[in-house]
Amino acid sequence: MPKRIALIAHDEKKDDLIQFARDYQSTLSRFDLIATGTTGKLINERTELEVTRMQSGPLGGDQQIGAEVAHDRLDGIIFLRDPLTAQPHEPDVSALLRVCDVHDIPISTNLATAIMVVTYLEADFD
Ligand SMILES: O=C(CO)COP(=O)(O)O
Repeated sequence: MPKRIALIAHDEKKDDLIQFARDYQSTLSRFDLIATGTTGKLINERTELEVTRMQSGPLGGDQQIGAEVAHDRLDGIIFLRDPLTAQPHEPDVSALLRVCDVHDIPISTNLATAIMVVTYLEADFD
């Protein structure tokens, strides 16, 4: 069964995430992918990858992904956060980071660790 990863990016980081998804397309294609709404739409449109879309982040998408973590249905999250812009749903963002810590699920919040997480999860295939 493929591992499952969530992809999320705040608006200022969406271009970076799309570029990452293109650069690591062959790796990411080995995973089952989910994403928040707008991020998922862009990945579906601009890469060869297929992701299952949740709600947009501000409308509850981060919480939906947090629920996947709580149900032990996610192996990792790439979440390129914008550290320079206040988000209306900041409590949801913090809750997602927290639930990942509770369940010991790797979550990367910048490109450097995004590469580490997907490389690690890929290497861990049995
Ligand atoms: O806001 C987000 C994460 O907190 C991302 O949501 P979208 O992918 O819908 O823009």
